[in-house]
Amino acid sequence: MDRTAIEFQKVSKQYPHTSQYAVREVSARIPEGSFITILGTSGSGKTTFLKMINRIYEPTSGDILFFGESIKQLKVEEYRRKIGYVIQQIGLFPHMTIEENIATVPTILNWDKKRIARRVEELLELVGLVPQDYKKRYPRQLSGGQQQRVGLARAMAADPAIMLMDEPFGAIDAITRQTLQDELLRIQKKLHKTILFVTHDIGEAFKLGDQVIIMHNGEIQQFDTPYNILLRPANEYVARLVSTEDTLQQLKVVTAKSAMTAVQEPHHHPVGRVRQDVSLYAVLTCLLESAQPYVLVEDEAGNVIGKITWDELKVKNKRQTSVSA
Ligand SMILES: Nc1ncnc2c1ncn2[C@@H]1O[C@H](COP(=O)(O)OP(=O)(O)OP(=O)(O)O)[C@@H](O)[C@H]1O
Repeated sequence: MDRTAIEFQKVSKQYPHTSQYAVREVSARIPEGSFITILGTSGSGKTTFLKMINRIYEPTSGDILFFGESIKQLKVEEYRRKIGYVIQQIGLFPHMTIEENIATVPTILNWDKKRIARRVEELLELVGLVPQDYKKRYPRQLSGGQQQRVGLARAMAADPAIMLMDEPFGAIDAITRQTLQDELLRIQKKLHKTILFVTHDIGEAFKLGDQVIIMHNGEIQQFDTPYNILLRPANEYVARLVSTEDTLQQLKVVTAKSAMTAVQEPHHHPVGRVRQDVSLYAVLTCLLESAQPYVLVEDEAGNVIGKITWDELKVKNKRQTSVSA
């Protein structure tokens, strides 16, 4: 059974001198190790939702639990060190080298120098920067994309229990952004962090999230897998939001894992097979090539974990026709 990393219990936030709630009566359970994206238009309450987790803002009512404990009971500074925080503006310290930036939290935690040096090298490698080339440089000597990688490394330095990411790739060009998304998925696969990632980009939300929270007017409209959001939108708002993306684009960002039905089949089946992390676009290609009614989905080790039928892809397209009609 999954442990719950973060739980929102009827959390509302109303800023002083405002008549509207920024977040209203939100309840949600974030399982440990999950990658959750939070999608919504500007002003829908995404950032407020995130900032209440690390206590930059306090809820007006309701409670937030961190592994079962109310965050109000925890010492703020100690608690924040268990949370990695990455934002769009990066926030690297300009007068400190890359190495010093990444070492910020371990230094506060009094790690010994050798351990810090090892950790900095390990993290730079993890985020795809050659340590010897980068650690003595200053942030201004790096490109925006490289700075964002350092921001990610710094947030992960003391191995936080959860990572909060607020539009971290928002200011980065489309191509670098895709590379960073792929890197983040690779890192997540390796480290199984609990990640909450705010974005207003549907493609990014669907590509990265195991589950997506759709927010509107401070309320959660739907909290579900990308596939279910496309297939079974909870209400008219979600249906309209997802119908703005064209079908092909959607097939490219939804993973096989999110769409499959779990099964265990013998290995010798004469049908096509796909890895769980490929897109539905690849599934479609495989179905067409094999001319079979379904494909099997396998994990990294090659074990069959699910299947996807033609009908599942067809139902999806029918719904889109009715939404756009
Ligand atoms: N410090 C603040 N004081 C007063 N109102 C605020 C404050 N921060 C946010 N708000 C209001 O709360 C609502 C939700 O804002 P929030 O920043 O959480 O939305 P968002 O979905 O993250 O938007 P964006 O994508 O534009 O960042 C908005 O109406 C905003 O004007």
